[in-house]
Amino acid sequence: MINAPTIILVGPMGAGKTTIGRLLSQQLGREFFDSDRVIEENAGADIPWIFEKEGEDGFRKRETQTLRTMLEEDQAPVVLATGGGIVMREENRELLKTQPLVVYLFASVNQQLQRTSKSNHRPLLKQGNPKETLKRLFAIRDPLYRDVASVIVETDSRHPKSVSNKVMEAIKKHLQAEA
Ligand SMILES: Nc1ncnc2c1ncn2[C@@H]1O[C@H](COP(=O)(O)OP(=O)(O)O)[C@@H](O)[C@H]1O
Ligand SMILES: O=C(O)C1=C[C@@H](OP(=O)(O)O)[C@@H](O)[C@H](O)C1
Ligand SMILES: [Mg+2]
Repeated sequence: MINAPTIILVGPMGAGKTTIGRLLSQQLGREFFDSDRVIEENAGADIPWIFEKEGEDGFRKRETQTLRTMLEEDQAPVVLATGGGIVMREENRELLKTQPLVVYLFASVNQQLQRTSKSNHRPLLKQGNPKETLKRLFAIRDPLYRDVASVIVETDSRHPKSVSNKVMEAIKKHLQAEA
């Protein structure tokens, strides 16, 4: 068992933030939050509806509010999975940089594509060619994920449990190095 602060997962769509976040929370016996689900609960609507009625900008405003609220709450350490676009706003990056443990779940574009191919809950993948969209977003966002992350874990071709174990190992190593 590790005595880690709140673990925040960042990375592209399909990296496994939601899936691995839930596994990590179970392994660590702590609460799991997914910012997308919190946004949907607060809005009383799903993400596609928010994108349609409020535009991506409306969604991003909600995303920043949710991140700020989650990080300002004085609570026991949790596991927080963010949405793939959390790093797009500088305000969010500055908030994430105040956090001691941000984990970048890396996935190649092909792996992202494979894992999101059955999804109809990601509006950005409904516009144009999904692979081209993921490639374009990756080029913009990979440096931003690296800018805010203190730990990077590769997820390609690994089962969720294996990724979760790799994340735990990487966190332990990071905390030892920081001690
Ligand atoms: N390591 C993995 N191996 C195989 N499938 C995965 C893995 N991680 C996630 N998935 C699957 O890929 C899809 C997207 O995962 P999700 O956790 O929603 O990613 P994110 O929250 O980063 O967009 C889900 O169907 C999930 O079950
Ligand atoms: O990459 C993005 O901009 C988005 C990723 C999604 O979350 P996941 O990364 O969990 O799919 C969700 O926040 C929204 O559809 C926008
Ligand atoms: Mg997710």
